Amino acid sequence: MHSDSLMEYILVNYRWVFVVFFLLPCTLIGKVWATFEKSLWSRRRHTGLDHQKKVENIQLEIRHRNVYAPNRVMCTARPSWRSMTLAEMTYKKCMFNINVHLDEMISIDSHNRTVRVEPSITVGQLIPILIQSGWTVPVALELEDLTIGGLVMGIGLESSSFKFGLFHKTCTRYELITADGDLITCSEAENPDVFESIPFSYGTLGFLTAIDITIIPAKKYVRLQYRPISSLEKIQSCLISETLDTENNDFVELLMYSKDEGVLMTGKMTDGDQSTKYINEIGRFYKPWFFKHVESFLLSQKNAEEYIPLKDYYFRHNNSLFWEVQDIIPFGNHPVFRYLLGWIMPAKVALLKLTQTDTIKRLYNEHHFIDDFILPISCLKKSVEKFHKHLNIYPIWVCPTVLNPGHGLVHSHASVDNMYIDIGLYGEPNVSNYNSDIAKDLELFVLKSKGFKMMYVGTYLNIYEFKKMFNHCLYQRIRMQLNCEYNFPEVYDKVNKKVRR
Ligand SMILES: Cc1cc2nc3c(=O)[nH]c(=O)nc-3n(C[C@H](O)[C@H](O)[C@H](O)COP(=O)(O)OP(=O)(O)OC[C@H]3O[C@@H](n4cnc5c(N)ncnc54)[C@H](O)[C@@H]3O)c2cc1C
Ligand SMILES: NC(=O)C1=CN([C@@H]2O[C@H](COP(=O)(O)OP(=O)(O)OC[C@H]3O[C@@H](n4cnc5c(N)ncnc54)[C@H](OP(=O)(O)O)[C@@H]3O)[C@@H](O)[C@H]2O)C=CC1
Ligand SMILES: CC(C)=CCC[C@@H](C)[C@H]1CC[C@H]2C3=C(CC[C@]12C)[C@@]1(C)CC[C@H](O)C[C@@H]1CC3
Repeated sequence: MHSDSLMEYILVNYRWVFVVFFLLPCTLIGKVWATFEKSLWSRRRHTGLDHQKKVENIQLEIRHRNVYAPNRVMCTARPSWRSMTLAEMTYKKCMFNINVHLDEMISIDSHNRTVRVEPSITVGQLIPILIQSGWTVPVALELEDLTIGGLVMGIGLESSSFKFGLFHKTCTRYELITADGDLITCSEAENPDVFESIPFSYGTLGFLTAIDITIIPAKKYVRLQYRPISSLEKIQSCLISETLDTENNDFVELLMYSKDEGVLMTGKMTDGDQSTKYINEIGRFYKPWFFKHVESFLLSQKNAEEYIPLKDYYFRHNNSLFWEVQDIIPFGNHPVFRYLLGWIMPAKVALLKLTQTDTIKRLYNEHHFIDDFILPISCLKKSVEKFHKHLNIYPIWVCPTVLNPGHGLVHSHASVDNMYIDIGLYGEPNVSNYNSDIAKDLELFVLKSKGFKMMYVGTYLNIYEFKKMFNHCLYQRIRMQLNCEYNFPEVYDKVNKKVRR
């Protein structure tokens, strides 16, 4: 066998060898470096002065581009392999890349209950700092490497979204550098139309440099109740009633393990009391993967309740990257592996992405499905049936989220707030005829059901279908107002499958 193809054969069939013996040690070195860097620079934090300097540098870079390369539209210089998606953003190669890597927390304002952060700070950096100070964010994402800027410019949701909505609904102010290099701020009171247009604009209105996020008091635990249910009708009705009970629930999440079986989880933030019974620190390295733990309640058909430390609950899907790691390290949930190497898991997503070969990428494209669809909650049953027929992937992640009416790109189709569900499908389709036509067909099904698609993986929709799914009226007006036309691409130019592969 040719040495190149031998290498590829090894990388594809024994990828775990490379991941366990090379990527995990690299991840560890990265973590040690990050801790060292944090302590080295800690004295410079929270001054606000550095931030101003960094913003001025970005303004200089944009003005330089405006003089020397006005014909090339702009995007961030964040390399494609760092971004939390399987896709490669090929559009970056022909656009003018502006370095906006600002990744610090600027300040916490306990009086007004907001935290001001720079856009490249990750959820994994921010949440532990907040919890240490007694605070948290209302919508705390489950994958540590997601950035705040990416979540605003794309969209983010979590099991508390049925109460608080998409991540950007908890943001109160954005600081943005426009195409002309001017610094503007916007909020509900100041430039409200720009404020409404920014979420989901994928960096096509300007560069974010700071975001204010609402904070709420953190509690020690989440009291999590697990309820296995074995009928799709019943699952749908229970899910709807739990999302209406905002008094008793802070978190609602559903994992489906087959077409008719799922475990509904409802949680409440609490400090616990004397009666606090079973504390399960699921974030400890030797603990089983969360989706396996949840499945055990389905297998035993027993309702259960546990107290989970807040941070462990937030990052419950991080260790197994939902259920994606099982495909890369099939024995990753075995107790021997967990006790020996669980403490450095998971391998950094960016490293997995950076080191995947073309063959791995092609095989993922041809044999793997990763996507999220946001549909009205009443469509749960028909959607699960549709996805079962065309993909047959389990588990399925179901996360309710409220969408508000409005004029931004993503909003509810009703004139009052409306409950939707995010359906996340990650894995290898178990049908004989899987191909990209099926993916396109599913997107059209979502469009017809008055739903939305998350765009981090890209879309097969054409521009007309895309504009039907996302209301572009206000967005186009703001693009004119901020002089974006020849300076930034449109959202579709960044998310269609030709440039996001
Ligand atoms: C994602 C995942 C991570 C792994 N990493 C990859 C990977 O990145 N790329 C890869 O090709 N194989 C990967 N493998 C190895 C792959 O699972 C095995 O080669 C496969 O299970 C063997 O199945 P098969 O011989 O029945 O081939 P078939 O099921 O007939 O599959 C046909 C082709 O698809 C590939 N394939 C099967 N499962 C996956 C998958 N989950 N993701 C991507 N391709 C798949 C197979 O290697 C094979 O070449 C990984 C295992 C999983 C399951
Ligand atoms: N639970 C959840 O909700 C999950 C969400 N996701 C998705 O992942 C993505 C976030 O991933 P992440 O890796 O953090 O972000 P990405 O690097 O993927 O960035 C997402 C978009 O935001 C733009 N962007 C980022 N920072 C700025 C900035 N400072 N100014 C202007 N534009 C900016 C990028 O622009 P450019 O193209 O110019 O680089 C890009 O188009 C979101 O799209 C989200 O939907 C993924 C997993 C889970
Ligand atoms: C909760 C929501 C809305 C989405 C979750 C999406 C995640 C399951 C994916 C986001 C980035 C993905 C990547 C991979 C697996 C699935 C995600 C974590 C890989 C690690 C798969 C293996 C490849 O070689 C690299 C991928 C990088 C991105």
